[in-house]
Amino acid sequence: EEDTPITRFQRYLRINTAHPNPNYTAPISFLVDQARSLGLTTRTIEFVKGKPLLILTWLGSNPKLPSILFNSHLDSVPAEADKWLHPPFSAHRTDDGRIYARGAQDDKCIGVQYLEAIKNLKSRGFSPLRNVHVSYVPEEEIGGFDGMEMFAVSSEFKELNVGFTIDEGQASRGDEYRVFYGERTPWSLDIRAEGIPGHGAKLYDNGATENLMKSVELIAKFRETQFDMVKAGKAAYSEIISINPVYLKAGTPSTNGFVMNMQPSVAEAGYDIRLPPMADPDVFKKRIDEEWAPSIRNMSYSILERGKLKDHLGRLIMTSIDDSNPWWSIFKQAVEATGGKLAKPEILASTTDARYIRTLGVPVLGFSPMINTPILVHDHNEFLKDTVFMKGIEVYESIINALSSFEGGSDQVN
Ligand code: MET
Ligand SMILES: [Zn+2]
Ligand SMILES: [Zn+2]
Repeated sequence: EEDTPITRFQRYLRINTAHPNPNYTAPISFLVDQARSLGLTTRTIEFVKGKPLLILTWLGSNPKLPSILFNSHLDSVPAEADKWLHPPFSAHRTDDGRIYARGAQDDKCIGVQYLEAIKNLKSRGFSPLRNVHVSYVPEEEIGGFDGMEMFAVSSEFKELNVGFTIDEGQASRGDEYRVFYGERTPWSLDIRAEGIPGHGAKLYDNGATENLMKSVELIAKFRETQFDMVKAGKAAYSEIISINPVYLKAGTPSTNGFVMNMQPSVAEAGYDIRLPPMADPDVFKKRIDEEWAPSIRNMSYSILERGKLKDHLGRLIMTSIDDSNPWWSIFKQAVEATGGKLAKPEILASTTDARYIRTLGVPVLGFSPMINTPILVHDHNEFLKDTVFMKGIEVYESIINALSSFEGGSDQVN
């Protein structure tokens, strides 16, 4: 097989890094090989055993200046292979240039594009003023607790002296690149109702499922009011609180098609909640406490938010996108220099590892250069067109060049 940016992308995509058993050693050894051939220094750190992360460094001529970090994650969500046109780890390329693979958009494209851009800059004789770091982290798709969260609070991260970071973004259906200056914080809510068990034929108050269902209905109503605001055009999708049931459990399954004649004493539901930076977490928490899981209805709940190391239930920081942030205008001009246009900056509806870095006070933009591309993150038949992938390399060349050459802004030290 020939060795081109596209075939290197395909090789990276063919490594199965999907949960629940992501292979982390193979992608790291692939990336280390690439990085060494470019003369970058490589460092692997295992904060948690079996969950390594990789940091590549291109030394700048003034390594004292705050550095630029380009991040991507190694892992992917699973794929239902039988629902795909081409196997999800085949990286099959169609005649019209679509490369099908889990991770093609989220986010192995950027992981390879960073390296290809550095390769091209090097071959043109460019050398950076600031240090350029490229990180590849595990576990993003399951919260980043054993990956970026541990990295962000580590002495190793502090030593990198990161002044600005680019992390993943999302595809754009139109011809303007999307860029994200903030994101929603994920809360994982489990509610649990307890009640008296009883004969299936008996009518009584305060059963576990009855208590749970009251909450399920209230939550569904709240979900509807939030969704209505989007449908009415009053808020962007990522500016409202989303709450979706992702888990339900109660009772004993039917036997031989006949339901068990026993009312259960415990019933549970799990919700995926995404809270935008403009929502008040305390008000929302009160709602859960008083309306959705009140102890007077024999209910209890747990909320897992952000991670193991950070304070719970806080508000996420947004990166400023005005003149107070010099990185913003450098980034914007660098994209425009490639003939690209940026759409109005957005809050990301989902969640990335960027939140851990923003929490440190380091500005982060979420950006994946994919225009005229359907948004297929976590979907069947995820693909990226070869031409879009190749154009992305050029865009990163411009971005890396501009950001790493920035002389001012030493007050940006975190
Ligand atoms: C829940 S932490 C983030 C995991 C994943 N990136 C998502 O948005 O769902
Ligand atoms: Zn991602
Ligand atoms: Zn994802």
